[in-house]
Amino acid sequence: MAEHAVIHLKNVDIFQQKHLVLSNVNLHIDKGEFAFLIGQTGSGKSSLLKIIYGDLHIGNGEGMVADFDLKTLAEKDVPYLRRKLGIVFQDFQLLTDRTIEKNLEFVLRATGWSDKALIAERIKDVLDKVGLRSKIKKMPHEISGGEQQRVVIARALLNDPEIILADEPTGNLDPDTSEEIVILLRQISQNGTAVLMATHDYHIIRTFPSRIIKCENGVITDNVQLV
Ligand SMILES: Nc1ncnc2c1ncn2[C@@H]1O[C@H](COP(=O)(O)OP(=O)(O)OP(=O)(O)O)[C@@H](O)[C@H]1O
Repeated sequence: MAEHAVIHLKNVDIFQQKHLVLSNVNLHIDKGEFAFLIGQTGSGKSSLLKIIYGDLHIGNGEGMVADFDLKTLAEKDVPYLRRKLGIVFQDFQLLTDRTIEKNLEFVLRATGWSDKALIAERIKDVLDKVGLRSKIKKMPHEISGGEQQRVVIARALLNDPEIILADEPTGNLDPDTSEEIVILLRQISQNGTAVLMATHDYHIIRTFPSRIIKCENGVITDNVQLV
């Protein structure tokens, strides 16, 4: 694997059960890169993300993600791989029964943090990164959808990941708020965390010209140009 690669898949076949979803996937993403992942419903975007976060096993081929070898990854190592990944998925929302601060503290404690002062400091750091320090004591329902998504991004940053995987992070947001979220994700990538963002939003893709990876007809195509 090249020195700065955080995702490196070589000749990987991706299956869901016995169904071959994507074949011969070659994908190389470097530290701090930002890329869009596009493709129609059912084309394999989620399956590709699942391979990267260790939810699907690779059969054929080779895969390295944040220095973890996917081929030999044991079930017990999956949580350690996940700590290197920040996951921003629609079905992974904030806990509604506690404040922003307690949501973030919950994740830190679940991933081994115990020092109160360090926890407090880390929570302030990540909220600063997404511009929401002033909302620390709010409940999720007391902030807007865009702010909630920023908190989800802050949560993804807690363990200083090498990669953010974002699946439709702007799916429920209005166009202006969507742009703000993508601007934030691009800033994060410029600070050294690679970002792979699955989206159907062509307005966003056109507004923020970036590398585009497309799933189509059972294969991925890299560096796609929109016409
Ligand atoms: N758990 C599963 N078992 C069997 N087949 C599955 C499973 N999950 C997905 N598939 C199939 O794998 C293919 C790729 O699905 P995938 O969810 O990766 O697509 P996608 O591009 O992420 O779609 P969407 O944009 O709707 O999220 C589809 O044909 C789907 O039906």
